[in-house]
Amino acid sequence: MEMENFYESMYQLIVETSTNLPKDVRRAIAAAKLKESAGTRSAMSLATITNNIKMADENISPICQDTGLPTFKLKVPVGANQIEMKKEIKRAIEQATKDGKLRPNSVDSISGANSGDNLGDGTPVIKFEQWEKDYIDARLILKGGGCENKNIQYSLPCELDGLGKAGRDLDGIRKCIMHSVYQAQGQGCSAGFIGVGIGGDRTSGYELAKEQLFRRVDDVNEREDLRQLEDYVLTHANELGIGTMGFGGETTLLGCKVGVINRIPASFFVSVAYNCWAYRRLGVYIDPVNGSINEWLYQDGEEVEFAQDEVAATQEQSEAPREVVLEAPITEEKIRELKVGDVVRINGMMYTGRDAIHKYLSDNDSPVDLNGQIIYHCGPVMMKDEDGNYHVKAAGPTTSIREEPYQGDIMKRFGIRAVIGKGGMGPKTLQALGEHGGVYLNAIGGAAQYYADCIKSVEGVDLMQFGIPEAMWHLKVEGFTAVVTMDSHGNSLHADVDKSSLEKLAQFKEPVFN
Ligand SMILES: O=C(O)C[C@H](O)C(=O)O
Ligand code: SF4
Repeated sequence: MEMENFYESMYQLIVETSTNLPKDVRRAIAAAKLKESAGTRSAMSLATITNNIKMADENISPICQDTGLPTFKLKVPVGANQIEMKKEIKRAIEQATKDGKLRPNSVDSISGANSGDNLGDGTPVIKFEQWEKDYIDARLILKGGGCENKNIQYSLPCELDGLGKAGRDLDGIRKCIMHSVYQAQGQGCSAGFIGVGIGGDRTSGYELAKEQLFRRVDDVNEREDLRQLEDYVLTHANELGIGTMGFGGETTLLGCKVGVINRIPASFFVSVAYNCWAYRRLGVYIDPVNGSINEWLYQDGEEVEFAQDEVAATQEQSEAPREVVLEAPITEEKIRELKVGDVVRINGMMYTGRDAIHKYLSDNDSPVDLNGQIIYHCGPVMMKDEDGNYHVKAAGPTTSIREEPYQGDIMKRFGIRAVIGKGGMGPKTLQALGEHGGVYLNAIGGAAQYYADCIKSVEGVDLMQFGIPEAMWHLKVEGFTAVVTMDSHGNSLHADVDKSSLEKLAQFKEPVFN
């Protein structure tokens, strides 16, 4: 095979997957948008999401800053040289990372050292299978960490919150899948897609679940019982009221695909792979002689265009939320005025801090004065120009709950007034917000282009030893929009939605499939 062409094909596959959301996914998002009533938080979030999809396409930049653990699946004719193909895939990954199409995401699991080029033990994942056809089928999925963390595996029989006993039958499986959507809340950037694997062992069950994510959103399961199960889950999971980003709303789930394999008598696993709305997976058919792309998968059908001006339009509704402009340093008084549901527009400085920084700040001094400041849970994609200056290529929020053990103490110790992230935080942080005078602001997960556009300059960086995604970036922003979802008065939209969705989940307790 012409390896230079194969390299080029793989490079294109990576860039397209990171920047151009597949059409089948776009159609699902467009349909969801029609269902949300104008002016609600969910409608506003969906408008930000669709604007972001459009911007990523136009800028040829990552839809979401977390470009995941790149996972390639290739089916190749007998005789194809898999060793050479692997080398070219790795070379393409390295180049795409250099070009700011992928975030350097491969870190040493123990030391946290970032390899800088997405290459390392276990990354990327490349799986080959031989087949009898005379062309190569190459697929790639970029599944981010936030939704990956919401994958869940059930071992039947079990006892489930809200649903009670789940037995070793189709109805027990139904309960597990409904529960999997509930437990994800908004943390995996809902509305999501789920792939479900029934059977196998703990490894092959998850493998099967992830395999389902390569099915088309609009396909129909060949097995009648599984088709019914998929339809049931898709309909009823959307009655849980979790909504976009867990803000409450009509659309919680955009797709459900179920596969089954045999198990051994003692084991009965139901494995669920949760994928965020930024469902980045594409595929190509490649000519095994010249290495070029013959056909793109998932991209057939008409263009799905999203209009640009909808965020503004929804905010003109009569029920539009109160809007407050924030600029650091922020006083305690000003923070205490904010209530859950307020929309804030931030101008001026904010500092990024995610996992490594929170751990660091819990036993070290801060490199900058954080009094009255805003912390942004974000690991951006950055590019350095010839003069050594950094530019933001993608910068959406990360899942905040991981910082729950540290957040409250750090806010109090350094005088931080606001944290921005997504998915919400827990009781410890909520209590600290009340005691100290702080707010939690929810940004729209995955809207990495939208937020990158709000960042006007990179004013500095500290703690670069943690690598690009984990460093503390000093960002100057304009019109950065987020919603107050936890305030200093003990209110948490996340706790409310969790509670109401659990009550709704309990309505699905009675047997359906027997
Ligand atoms: O790592 C990130 O930037 C985000 C992550 O995918 C998350 O959803 O928390
Ligand atoms: S931030 Fe959200 S959209 Fe991005 S990878 Fe994580 S879960 Fe997906």
